[in-house]
Amino acid sequence: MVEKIMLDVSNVNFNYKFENHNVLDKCNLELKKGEVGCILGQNGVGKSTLLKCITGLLNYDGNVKVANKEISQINPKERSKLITYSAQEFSINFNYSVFEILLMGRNPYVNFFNGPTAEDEELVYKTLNKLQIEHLANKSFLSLSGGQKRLVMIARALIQDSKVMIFDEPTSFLDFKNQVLILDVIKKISKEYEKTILFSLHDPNLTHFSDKIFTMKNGTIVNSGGQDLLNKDTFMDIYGLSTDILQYNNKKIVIPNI
Ligand SMILES: Nc1ncnc2c1ncn2[C@@H]1O[C@H](COP(=O)(O)OP(=O)(O)OP(=O)(O)O)[C@@H](O)[C@H]1O
Repeated sequence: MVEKIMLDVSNVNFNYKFENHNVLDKCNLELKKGEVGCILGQNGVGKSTLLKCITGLLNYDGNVKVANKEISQINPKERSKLITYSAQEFSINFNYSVFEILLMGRNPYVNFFNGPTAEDEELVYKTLNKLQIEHLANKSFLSLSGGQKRLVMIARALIQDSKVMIFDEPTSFLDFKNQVLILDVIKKISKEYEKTILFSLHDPNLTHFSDKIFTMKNGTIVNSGGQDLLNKDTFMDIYGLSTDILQYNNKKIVIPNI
């Protein structure tokens, strides 16, 4: 059986207005249905910019296809069924409860005249349970800590239930246990529901929650692969950092050598 490419990014270039250099320079990557990918790269290399282009939030040059459809050509409602984006920052200023914010994740599916269904509400409760944040349901979103807000926004992306899910640094603000919990949920969801998921990451020791690693340098993807990419050359190349690589139970552990 030929495995289906769900996310196909080819030759994507982008620069911000008034910047005189390309922030993104011929970026290419692809992920199959049910595959999880992560992007590693220095601060400022262009990870967030690439994720925003992939989601259609920035006007890129090149091609981004989700399920064979060019993302810039699809209307916003249809696009949100195909792709979800969970940003690094949250711009919610109204005093909604966590439950209300999560239910809004069902907006792309809601019939204007009938509103959310009992199944939509059920999905919200199930997701709260999966992420172990049921106790936050009735709290005001604005009263939450940075890490709790992160968990809620990830829950919302899962509730939106699109084919491709994009998370910009899903582990930022989270404590050690919640970093692992989130990545474990992301991986299980991708396998259980055949979702394609791409996220940016700073800790190479959390890359084993992904099937594919992409490394980024000078605004472009320079390499892709599995755990084999976790080697001394990779970290010297993308960070200029000397490392030691240990093997533990089939997993590679990266240790900075300073
Ligand atoms: N709105 C903007 N206007 C102009 N330049 C920007 C804007 N946003 C980002 N940049 C620049 O684009 C480059 C890439 O930024 P980006 O946020 O994509 O990097 P990143 O790899 O996600 O970084 P980090 O790991 O620190 O989050 C940086 O040089 C940054 O200063």
